[in-house]
Amino acid sequence: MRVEAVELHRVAMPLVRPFETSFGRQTARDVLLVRVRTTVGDGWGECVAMADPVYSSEYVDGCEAVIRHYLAPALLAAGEVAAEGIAALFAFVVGNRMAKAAVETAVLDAQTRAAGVSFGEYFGADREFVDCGVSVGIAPAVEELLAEVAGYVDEGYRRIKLKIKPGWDLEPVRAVRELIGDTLLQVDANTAYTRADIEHLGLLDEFGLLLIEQPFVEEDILTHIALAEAIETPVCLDESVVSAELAFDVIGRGATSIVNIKAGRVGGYLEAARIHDVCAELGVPVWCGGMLETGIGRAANVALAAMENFTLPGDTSASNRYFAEDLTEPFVLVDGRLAVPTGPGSGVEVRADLLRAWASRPPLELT
Ligand SMILES: CC(=O)N[C@@H](Cc1ccc2ccccc2c1)C(=O)O
Ligand SMILES: [Mg+2]
Repeated sequence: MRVEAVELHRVAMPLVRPFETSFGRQTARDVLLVRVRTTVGDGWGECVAMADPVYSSEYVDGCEAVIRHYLAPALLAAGEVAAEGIAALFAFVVGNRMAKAAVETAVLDAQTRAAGVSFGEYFGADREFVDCGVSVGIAPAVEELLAEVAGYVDEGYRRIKLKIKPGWDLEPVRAVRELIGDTLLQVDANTAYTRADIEHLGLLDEFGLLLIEQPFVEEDILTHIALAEAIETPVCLDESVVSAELAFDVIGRGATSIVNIKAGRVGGYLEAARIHDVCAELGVPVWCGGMLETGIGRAANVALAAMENFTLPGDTSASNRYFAEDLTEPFVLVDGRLAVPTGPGSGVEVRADLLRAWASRPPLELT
């Protein structure tokens, strides 16, 4: 197929409640969506980058610039393309994986829709429903945290993940563990700790956590190795794992024994599937991370999370965890699970009325 146009859409979506992490407090998503118009039909991809470069070095305005000035021109000039060749086509651009992922996903969506193949079929899903966990932000006080967690447990979430940072860790984790009994529980520090905190983090061992996610900065593999050797709780990496190559490296060096896979962080769903395969080979369980995606990205994540080695509940929460109304039909939690879409491509349709109503500026059409 040939790509005849690339459209960049920006949508402002308020969050149903503030989401606070060690790197800041979010109250809305500034979402960049990519639509490719091809000779076989349209396809959509969602860019997971945040408004500011505080989770990783990418941010939404930067991603839009990279797509506009580098990726879209390369795609439009390429003639015949296939999703499997997009990573190579974009290799001349270093990094910028979230920008690349959004465009590759749009091409994959157009290609699989035209072929009548769902993402789940394309990835080799082995189930029709995926177990869902939920990520809970830092709260003003433990009481508010417990009320939010109780609500998620009532909704049926199969795993609770708490954001932690220095000064907000042992006390909230202890309180939540007491509240939820033996419901699965894990924590995510988003790089907020340092080597000096290793002994302190060892105190989390008493709470029987599934894992501790990315306690140190992305590049500091040695300290993750030191922590893994010092504590019982398994170490899980998120920000550090940006490719299958790196997954292989950090696992081999003992820095992580569980991996959070996010297609946007690693350059797309094809690389995400390769990381799944590397981890399966090495006997390392994986789970699907989240970047507060709309239903467009959520649909693709749920299909990815249905691959065999995704054996832990992911952050593929229901649409209403983040949005009062979603850009697609909402993903609704049933018995702690989300259904894997079965339609061609991502299996979801973008609601054109809301796309127009929530647009923060007119779409940019590149031809
Ligand atoms: C569900 C979850 O915890 N996600 C990220 C952190 C995160 C937090 C806030 C975000 C706001 C806008 C876009 C992406 C974001 C990602 C994580 O696992 O580390
Ligand atoms: Mg994380």
